[in-house]
Amino acid sequence: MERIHVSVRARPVSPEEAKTSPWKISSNSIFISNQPAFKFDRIYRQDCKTIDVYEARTKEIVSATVRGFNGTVLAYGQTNSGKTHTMRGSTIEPGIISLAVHDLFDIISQDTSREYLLRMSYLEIYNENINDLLDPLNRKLQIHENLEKGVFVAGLREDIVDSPQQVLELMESGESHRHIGETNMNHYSSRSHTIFRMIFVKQIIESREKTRDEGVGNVCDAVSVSVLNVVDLAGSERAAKTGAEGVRLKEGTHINKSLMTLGTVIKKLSEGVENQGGHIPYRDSKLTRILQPALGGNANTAIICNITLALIHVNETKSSLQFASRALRVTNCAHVNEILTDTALLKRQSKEIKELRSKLKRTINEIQIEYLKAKLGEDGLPDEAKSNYLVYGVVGNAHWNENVIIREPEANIVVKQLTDKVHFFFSLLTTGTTIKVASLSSIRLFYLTFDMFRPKDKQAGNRKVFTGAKSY
Ligand SMILES: Nc1ncnc2c1ncn2[C@@H]1O[C@H](COP(=O)(O)OP(=O)(O)OP(=O)(O)O)[C@@H](O)[C@H]1O
Repeated sequence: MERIHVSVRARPVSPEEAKTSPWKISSNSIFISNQPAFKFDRIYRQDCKTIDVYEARTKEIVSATVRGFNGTVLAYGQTNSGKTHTMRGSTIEPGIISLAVHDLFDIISQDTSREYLLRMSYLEIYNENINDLLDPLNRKLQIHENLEKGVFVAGLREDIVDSPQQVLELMESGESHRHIGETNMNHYSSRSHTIFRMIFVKQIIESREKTRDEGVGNVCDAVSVSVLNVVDLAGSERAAKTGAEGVRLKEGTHINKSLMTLGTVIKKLSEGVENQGGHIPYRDSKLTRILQPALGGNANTAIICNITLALIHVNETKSSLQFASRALRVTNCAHVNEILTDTALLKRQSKEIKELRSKLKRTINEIQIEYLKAKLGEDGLPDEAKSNYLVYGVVGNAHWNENVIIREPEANIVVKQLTDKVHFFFSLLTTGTTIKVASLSSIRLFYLTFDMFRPKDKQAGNRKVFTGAKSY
């Protein structure tokens, strides 16, 4: 049995707000003078970095996921308190997702005794509807439950991924489908809860001989499936403060309802209701239903409670801290997830892995060209893109017709001239590559063409065009 790890992160406030703030922080306690203190596993002041928050507990959860344990990290807090900043990060500071994804791939690249197959999904819960952020046509998905899979979202797209760059690019493209709206409190406020998920299928191949003897086949004798969830909740809010009316008010009502259910579930779990045979209302919201295994179930869970120390938000901060304190009393029971030993199941999993692997072997370019086709339609593609290679990337503020020479694959010269997002796929290229940036302005998409002039094989027919697209 293990407690949910709960930390609190205070976002930066203006010098004025800092002066009038009623809150005091001392080690892992936070309090207002003459009132009881709230104590947590960790409290991060406004000058802390996301990597500090990540390393305190999430890093461990991530590596445990590779070992077969489920993990969930959740950002909770009022609107504008820094949840998205913590989870997704910014151009200057990587968020938890990026740090976790890089760590995951590092860990598995060092483990030669097992084979891993990774998939990712990305969904939002908006007005109690589940939408697939990797496939914007996939909307209003339903939650199902069965013995093999537990609770799952039927029809949710899961893409096979084999590099951090690919994951982050997919996430970035998913972000463009997310519901964002302006409120009085945050110009760029998340109006939905998002769940970013990595799914690991791990083949344990150490004992091949044994499995052969037992007639299971020479593939593996065990498979474990584990899941890492990173959850960015929509902000808790008060209609009067956010100036919500119309659509925003409706969103706010749904957001608050699911957060209230989350609060009730946490409260009941913290009071030990489940152990006394009582009812935990997981089914009262999609959010709690999907997160059920992470809340009092089979998962390592961390909650990062984002707050502001400004006087004007004292009540919201208090209520966030109350939620977080209750979460401290919830225990989970994480165990290695479903090692399958049944022959039929093993064969099925092995077959699935083989199929997925062969799909993965189709070149990245092929997979990505499909992405562009889906986005533009066959006729909308420039000639080069139809027959050649594609990298879907974000061109950002690159200039039309700009030529850039990559002197070294990951050299800063590229990053400086384009955006750091472009950097992700430039690392695929080799020294001496020339890049031309062009714009399909009529459809508000950008693409990149890359002429490959590698010194050692500079010859006719070696010209390859990589294109990327992103709608703005
Ligand atoms: N620790 C931090 N350091 C620097 N800037 C921050 C920090 N936390 C938040 N911010 C900034 O504050 C603003 C609001 O943060 P963010 O969008 O992450 O809040 P949120 O809690 O996700 O809000 P909402 O629930 O409305 O989506 C952003 O401009 C963000 O860059």
